[in-house]
Amino acid sequence: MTTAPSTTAPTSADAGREPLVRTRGVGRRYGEVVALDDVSLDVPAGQLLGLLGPNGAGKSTLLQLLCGLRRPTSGSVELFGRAPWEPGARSRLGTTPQETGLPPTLRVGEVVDVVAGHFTDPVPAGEVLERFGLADLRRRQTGGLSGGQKRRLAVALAFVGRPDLVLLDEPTTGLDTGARHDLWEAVRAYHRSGGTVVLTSHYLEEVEALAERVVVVDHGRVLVDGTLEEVRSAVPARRVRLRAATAPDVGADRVVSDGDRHELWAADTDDLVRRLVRGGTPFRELEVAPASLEEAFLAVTSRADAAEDDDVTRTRTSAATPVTAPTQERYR
Ligand SMILES: Nc1ncnc2c1ncn2[C@@H]1O[C@H](COP(=O)(O)OP(=O)(O)OP(=O)(O)O)[C@@H](O)[C@H]1O
Repeated sequence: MTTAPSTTAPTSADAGREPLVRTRGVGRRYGEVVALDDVSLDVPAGQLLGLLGPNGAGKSTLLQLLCGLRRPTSGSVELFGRAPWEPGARSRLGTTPQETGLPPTLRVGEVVDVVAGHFTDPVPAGEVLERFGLADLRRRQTGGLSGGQKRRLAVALAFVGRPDLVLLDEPTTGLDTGARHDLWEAVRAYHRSGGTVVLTSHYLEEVEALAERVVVVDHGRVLVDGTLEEVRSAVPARRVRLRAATAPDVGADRVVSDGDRHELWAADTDDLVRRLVRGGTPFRELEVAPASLEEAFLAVTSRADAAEDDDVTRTRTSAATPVTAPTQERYR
């Protein structure tokens, strides 16, 4: 599986104009649990958006609202400019929920045909199966597939109807490294052909590899909404790695040592390196690097937790202060 055939290109005449998804102040409660709280988000055509957040952050709930499986308890949700629970709004949508059940006695090819039967111009079954590395399994009953093969099929089904937008909830969970990379390539190919993607993931490297926009949610609220670079900059410090007999004392903000390996954190690493050289401490294997997405993610979500702990009287509706202001304007 390499590139998506041109037949996968979205047919939407309004691509690039209206957002395909729009939420305004959307909230969803399950009894006392506030799963989503005041989320406003636009997803324009052609964007590949990664939704990140710890367990229970509200990611799946958001996707369920977007595809009309659940209704919001406050605020509004639009899919292609309509209410997502209207069947017509979903004709240009493909989804893979976090958990999918496949009819165990149907063959892989039959499942694809059943899904294709719901669309006027589906991608031919052979093409979909080829793209997701399932061509050899076409005649296998789904009950006999491995967990990873089932997951690949579940994700493939989202693309059968030639959708303009796909919502993928943890698409690569349970896949081995090779299968994960193949699936990334299929998603990238769809995106290159003009498709719009919203995916959730616990794999930060997945979001780093795929997404052009990252939205971090926690406790049902958007904490950061921006490019990968903007999310990384939520951690202002940069890091210098080196090897030396002892950690050099050059006034770093934070030093993490493991044997002769040391990590020195500072806002101005150029200045830190100058001090290091002037200090004359012997060192080797010097590396300067920005914070990784993982470090930014942990910093942002733990800051939100600390904000909650600081104020026990605060209610969920005013929980986490965004670390950077949401930047929907940029994506209109
Ligand atoms: N049907 C439900 N009934 C009650 N509470 C629910 C229901 N669905 C979700 N929740 C709660 O809503 C919150 C958000 O859950 P959600 O599944 O949206 O999070 P998530 O970010 O997708 O988590 P994960 O990464 O673990 O899949 C959690 O506290 C969860 O327990």
